[in-house]
Amino acid sequence: MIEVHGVYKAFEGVRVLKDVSATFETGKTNLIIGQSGSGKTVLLKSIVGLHQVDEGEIFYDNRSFTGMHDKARKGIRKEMGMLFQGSALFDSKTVEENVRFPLDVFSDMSFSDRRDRANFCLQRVHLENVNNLFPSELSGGMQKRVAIARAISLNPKYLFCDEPNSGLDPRTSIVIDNLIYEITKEFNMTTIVNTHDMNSVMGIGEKVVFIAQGEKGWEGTKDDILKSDNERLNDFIYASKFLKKLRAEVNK
Ligand SMILES: Nc1ncnc2c1ncn2[C@@H]1O[C@H](COP(=O)(O)OP(=O)(O)OP(=O)(O)O)[C@@H](O)[C@H]1O
Repeated sequence: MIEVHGVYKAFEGVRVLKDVSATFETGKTNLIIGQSGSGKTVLLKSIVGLHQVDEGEIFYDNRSFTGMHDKARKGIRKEMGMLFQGSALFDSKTVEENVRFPLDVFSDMSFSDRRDRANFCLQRVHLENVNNLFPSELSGGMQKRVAIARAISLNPKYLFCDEPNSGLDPRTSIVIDNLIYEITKEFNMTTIVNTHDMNSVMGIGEKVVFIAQGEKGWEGTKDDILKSDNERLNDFIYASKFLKKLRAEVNK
């Protein structure tokens, strides 16, 4: 479980996060949603330690990440897997080398164990016979699956995904969402996904934290969303006609 308590963050005096508190649960896909510029990425980067918060505390399974010295923080970083926007694969490395990369850098496993682990992760994301291809030879959805395989290569307890569906068509987005959901359950990870894709929210939003202008505007599950009378949340969500219709049907 990851807990965020009263987090504030400003850049050059401009406040971006204001008193954000939220809990992200173990074994669940936790989504951070909100309009463009609301502060989702800054929150995610603060949680993983890429931004230092001005005030507040962040706990990883009751361990205060914000209160730790660098060495202890490094220990927690090894428990994190990250899926960046646009996959961020190394173009000059093969698929297998990309997936093996975190193991090459951070583990003391033998070469054959690293290769076996990379193969296990590739099989887990249903990618076979592509080990020797380069990212440019794969479709966007396949690249994303390679990036997921790389993110889980070190067997992380915490998985962070920043806009995992960016650049993917709706059908492929669902495949990626389902994969993230399945591996979260299978490896009992605390997964946090940053998204403004409403299909993801309604598909895998076991826990949803809505950020509005740097503040937590709402928190609940995908099922609560359709019944919520929170004005800011509804303004954000029902910008989509499809969801407006769905809500009318649910509330009939
Ligand atoms: N390093 C930075 N320095 C200064 N301002 C920043 C920095 N990073 C983010 N901001 C500002 O913080 C605000 C929130 O940005 P953030 O990237 O978190 O939004 P977001 O909700 O993730 O948006 P999007 O969905 O478009 O990615 C924006 O006004 C942005 O300009």
